[in-house]
Amino acid sequence: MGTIESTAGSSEDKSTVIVVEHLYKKFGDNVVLDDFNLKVFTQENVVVLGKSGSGKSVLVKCIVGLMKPDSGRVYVLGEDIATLKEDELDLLRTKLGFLFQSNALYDSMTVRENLEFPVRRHWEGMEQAEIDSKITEALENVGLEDTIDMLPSELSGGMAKRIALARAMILKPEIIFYDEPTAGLDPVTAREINALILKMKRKYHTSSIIITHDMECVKHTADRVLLLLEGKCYMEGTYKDLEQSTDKKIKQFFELES
Ligand SMILES: Nc1ncnc2c1ncn2[C@@H]1O[C@H](COP(=O)(O)OP(=O)(O)OP(=O)(O)O)[C@@H](O)[C@H]1O
Repeated sequence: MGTIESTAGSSEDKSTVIVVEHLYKKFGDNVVLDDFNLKVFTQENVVVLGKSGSGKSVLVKCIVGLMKPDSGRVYVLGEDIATLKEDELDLLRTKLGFLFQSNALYDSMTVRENLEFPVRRHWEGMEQAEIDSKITEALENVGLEDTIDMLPSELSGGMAKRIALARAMILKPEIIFYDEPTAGLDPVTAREINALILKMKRKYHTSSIIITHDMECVKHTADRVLLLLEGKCYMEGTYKDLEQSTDKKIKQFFELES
């Protein structure tokens, strides 16, 4: 199992949870990642901003070991992903949480069962009382204790997103991947989700990669933003840096909003 020392470099005293170095990935002639580099520091929310088809999903798949890059290195929590065996990858993934754009809730299961599922799989033999207390905490976090016996089909889009977030957080992951967390939500609900993303970070000290092109989401959740364009990191900075940029390609993201 290959490891790197989890530090950000000599000038900074912050540890990294994800390091992506010189990542290349192409499909036929379609070069999707072209020497892409990224670092995520502990307790940091990094937004990867990019247009549809720019390679955001490919990047996340390479980071979590679901896709093999053509070259380059990916370190997650100090582990070199390429050197991990399947069972080691599975173990590492238990420290990662995912909020999918589709929510990926099990339709035939109640909210309670959806939340119980990862807990039982991860902690075989856990006492029911302890499982119940984890479920209660997860639901309290997103303010939806009353939905415990409901089916996903009975939830609104915003409620389903909250339950999916509760499930993503129930194992207290060290890193959480948010895929378009506000897509398809009305502005008020989207704002509530953004607030929950911040709350989770503050409460559980989680680090995050947030994939989005919603500039309101960027504004409220990002400690740092990376703009993925033509396979490369076109710009890196804060939301303010982006907002103040006069670069045409960056301004486009703000124009999409209006
Ligand atoms: N398994 C695959 N085989 C071939 N091409 C792929 C594969 N996966 C992704 N691609 C291509 O890689 C490019 C980037 O896709 P990706 O899904 O990462 O984009 P994205 O930025 O996540 O887009 P969106 O915001 O629409 O989800 C696209 O051109 C896509 O067609």
